[in-house]
Amino acid sequence: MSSAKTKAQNIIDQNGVAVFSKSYCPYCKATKELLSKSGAKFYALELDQIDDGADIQNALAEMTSQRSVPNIFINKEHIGGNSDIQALKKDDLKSKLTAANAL
Ligand SMILES: N[C@@H](CCC(=O)N[C@@H](CS)C(=O)NCC(=O)O)C(=O)O
Repeated sequence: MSSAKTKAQNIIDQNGVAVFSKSYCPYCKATKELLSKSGAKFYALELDQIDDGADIQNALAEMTSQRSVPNIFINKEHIGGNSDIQALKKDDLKSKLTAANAL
């Protein structure tokens, strides 16, 4: 496995909620606001602020067929992007967050 892939996978495995993000991205901001409003603990990695951000984004594209950010995982499950997490019913999001020990 490439080191970027290993790094991405470790972040997914070690965090109940992992958000691969970019600091200037409005969709990422909306996702982080939704999670914060839901009272969830989450780990956000700002790919534009780290040297290997582009490599990690490429690794995520290979792993999930999704290149855009935010790229969201809850309890190691790939949720998708901001539109996907916003589309979850409130109760569904809550049960995923509970199962991930994020609430
Ligand atoms: N439909 C996507 C839109 C996400 C999106 O367009 N993100 C932009 C950044 S704001 C992106 O990933 N652009 C390509 C890039 O940054 O490499 C979602 O809801 O997450």
